[in-house]
Amino acid sequence: SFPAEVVPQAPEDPLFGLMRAYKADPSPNKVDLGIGAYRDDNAKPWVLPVVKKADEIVRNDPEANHEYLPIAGLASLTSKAAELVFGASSPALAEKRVASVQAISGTGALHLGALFLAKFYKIAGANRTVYLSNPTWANHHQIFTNVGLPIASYPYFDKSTRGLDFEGMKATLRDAPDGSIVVLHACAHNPTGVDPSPEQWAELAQLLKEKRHFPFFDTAYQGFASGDLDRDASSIRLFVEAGFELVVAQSFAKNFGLYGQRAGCFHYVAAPAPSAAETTTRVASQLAILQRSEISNPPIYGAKIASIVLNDPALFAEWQDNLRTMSGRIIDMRKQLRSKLEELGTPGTWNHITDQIGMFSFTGLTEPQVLKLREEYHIYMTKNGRISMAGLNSRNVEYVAKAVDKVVR
Ligand SMILES: Cc1ncc(COP(=O)(O)O)c(CN[C@](O)(C(=O)O)[C@@H](O)C(=O)O)c1O
Repeated sequence: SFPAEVVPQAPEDPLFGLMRAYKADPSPNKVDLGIGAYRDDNAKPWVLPVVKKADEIVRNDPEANHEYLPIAGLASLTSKAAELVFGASSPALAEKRVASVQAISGTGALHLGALFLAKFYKIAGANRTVYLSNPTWANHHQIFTNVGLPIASYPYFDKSTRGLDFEGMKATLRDAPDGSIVVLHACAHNPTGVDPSPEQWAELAQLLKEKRHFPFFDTAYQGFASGDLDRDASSIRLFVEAGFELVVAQSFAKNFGLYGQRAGCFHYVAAPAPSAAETTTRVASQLAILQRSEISNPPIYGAKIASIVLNDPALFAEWQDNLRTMSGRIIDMRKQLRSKLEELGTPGTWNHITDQIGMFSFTGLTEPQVLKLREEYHIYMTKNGRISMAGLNSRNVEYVAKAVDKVVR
């Protein structure tokens, strides 16, 4: 049997541990600001109205069954997912430079991409170190180390301004060995809520081009950040137009509310070249080998729901409306929390709460303050002071502001 020195007790996952602690808390005024999942103004999960409609269509389809999907997944999903992220008129799509594989949501896409790079990123000039933003989504570290890729970090968050440490980020990426892998959050950075401006993205594209770095985009919040699908994909499209070879992990967990259905896609984009389409075909064939051994083929239900919405113009328009509802409510909560803290005269500045974008606010609260909020006020957030803004609503935002005010004083 496995002795403890061989299989030591692993620490509980911070985020899922927090979720468990929240659920176990009997307090009537507990507040969940932990997991990055949308909640409506009644603190309930929200099944998007358009998802309910698609669900009806699936369930009323007399031909519906539970057969295997192809290894690369549901083609009617992956083709539309590629258009969603790259833009229907993307030259990369026209030149057949994109290989798309349906994945087990964003995490599965990140893993498939990491596995592919671990196996094949050995070309001349490749440096196999994966640069992750500091801070980044907690799971990124283990996803890449699990496949044997070394990781490093680039500065990202400036504590004093609570904004982007752009100079620090550029310096580290400039000093990194040429051809390094760089993981970039396409929009709505997790956990900071801080995104580069379009001008800063342009500078980063130029720097990464000069360094011949390999961009690995993680997009888990498209449409969720600004409410505009195209705007939230603009960083990726900028890099594709700049002629990068790159990969994208695309999650439909948040923007479709399909969290537990594990719907997502992995995309590889070849750099423009006469042989690009042929390269893409070879890459797709190797991705299929990896996918087959990892999951054989992806889950069908969530894929069908997302595909029905993406392929029907009327449903697509309704989905955009649902996205505006979610992003709009989060933006409203940002404004309310900030103004209440300012009304209370809570020490410090709070403009970052409305300057930041997407699901999270990186409050700047210290770990002792976070623990005090949990123990004394039953308010749950990750130790790094990240608040999932969708956990706020018109009933608890005052309570949370007052509690933050108490622990900060
Ligand atoms: C940047 C980023 N990338 C990928 C994912 C993967 O998401 P999925 O595999 O479900 O598509 C998340 C989700 N992160 C969380 O929202 C979060 O609270 O950070 C949470 O769902 C999680 O799993 O941690 C994320 O924040």
